Amino acid sequence: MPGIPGEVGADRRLLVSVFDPQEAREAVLGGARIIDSEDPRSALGTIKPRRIMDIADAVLAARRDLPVQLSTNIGEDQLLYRRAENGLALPKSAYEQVGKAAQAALGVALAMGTRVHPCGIVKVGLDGMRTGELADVLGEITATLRRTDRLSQTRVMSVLFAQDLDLWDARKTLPQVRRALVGLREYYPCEPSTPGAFDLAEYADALLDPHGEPLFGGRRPEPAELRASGALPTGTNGGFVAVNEPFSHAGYGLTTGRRTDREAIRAMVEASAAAGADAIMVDTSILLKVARIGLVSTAGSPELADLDRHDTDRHGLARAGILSLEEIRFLVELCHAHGLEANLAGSVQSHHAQQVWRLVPELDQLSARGGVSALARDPYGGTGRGTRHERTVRRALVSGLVPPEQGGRLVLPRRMTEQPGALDDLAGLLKRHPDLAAYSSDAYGVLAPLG
Ligand SMILES: O=C[C@H](O)COP(=O)(O)O
Repeated sequence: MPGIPGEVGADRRLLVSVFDPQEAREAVLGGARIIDSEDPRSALGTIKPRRIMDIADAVLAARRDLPVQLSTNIGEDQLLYRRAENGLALPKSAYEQVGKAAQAALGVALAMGTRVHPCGIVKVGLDGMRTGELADVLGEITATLRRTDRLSQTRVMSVLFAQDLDLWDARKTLPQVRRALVGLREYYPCEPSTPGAFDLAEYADALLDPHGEPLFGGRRPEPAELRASGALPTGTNGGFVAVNEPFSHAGYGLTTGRRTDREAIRAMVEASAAAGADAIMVDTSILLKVARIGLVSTAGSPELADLDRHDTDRHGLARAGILSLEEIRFLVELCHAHGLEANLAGSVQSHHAQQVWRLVPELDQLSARGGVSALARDPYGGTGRGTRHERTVRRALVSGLVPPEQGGRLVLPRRMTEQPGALDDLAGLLKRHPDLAAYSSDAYGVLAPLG
């Protein structure tokens, strides 16, 4: 049921990132209002235009009770480099960077088309740029789209990544984090003496071929084999690597702190608004997603039930977050003061969404993929793997992140409800929000009522 016109909550929207038409249908049927085409191998994974068209067709063919928009992205950073023979690289000219980004924006906007909704959304990843540089890219994109006949209603959303580098440092050496990042090729070759260096051969089981099969079976490969397979660049000596690092806010003038604070939020919002964007999404990079560091922190905000601590992986690593509720309120308020819609992403789970929608009613949009996807099951092919990009979007899980006025409910993974103390914290949450219906989900996204 839509919210009451003129009241807060009248048009709040859940964005769900999908990779194929079946996921798009699941997202629509679950209640998503923005269907985002994206390759889940990274936070803003580049997707082929023809796949965007297939997704648009699937949305067009589905029954939609409320208007549904499309969105897609042009990658998570817009940096272009010229690589020399020795593998080192220099940035290309600012003109070429800006030009390529605007060309890409035109391309994805055309691929979305205007049949589903006249206002498709182009997400522009702006990681690793100073505010002046990111404003140039964003400004060129908004100006280009606005003067393009059929695309002039396209909305532009800047996407910036939040971070907590202390949390990242504490988690990046964990074996499960390294293994997942090796699987995503999020590493670089280095000397054994480099801080955080590890032998890639030890994680070779995570290296898959283009069909998703292990490159080396259960075998430990030699460095020469790693090079021959493309897992290491030619010319590298030895087999040591370190995981990629986030672009630190301090390195790009957003704040001097090691965490996304009010100063960084202000820089992101002001630069996006000055460049003419319509909205800003604050997300997290794939590095932080893999380390179970999400955007919303349930710890330390007295108004939030701290359910993150019960949301552990099979090694016992709990979910952690970056922004407090007060910082989220600040972000939303600042966005509105600058005329921008505010969108929050970054491992957003049902227990975040159902609390934040209620406690920050002015929030415009939430976005998710991990929190609305489950193990894939094929009656012939069996069960898929548990990585972010192999899990698939399920309609029942989508309903767990939909705003309350559109039928959203609380959905907790069953293993989370089995943690000591979790049901007590859940009872506390339901006492604060008695309208909330609670369900548990199994590994495939099948729900059962809780309590
Ligand atoms: O565009 C937003 C991201 O796809 C959100 O993904 P996530 O919920 O897995 O962090």
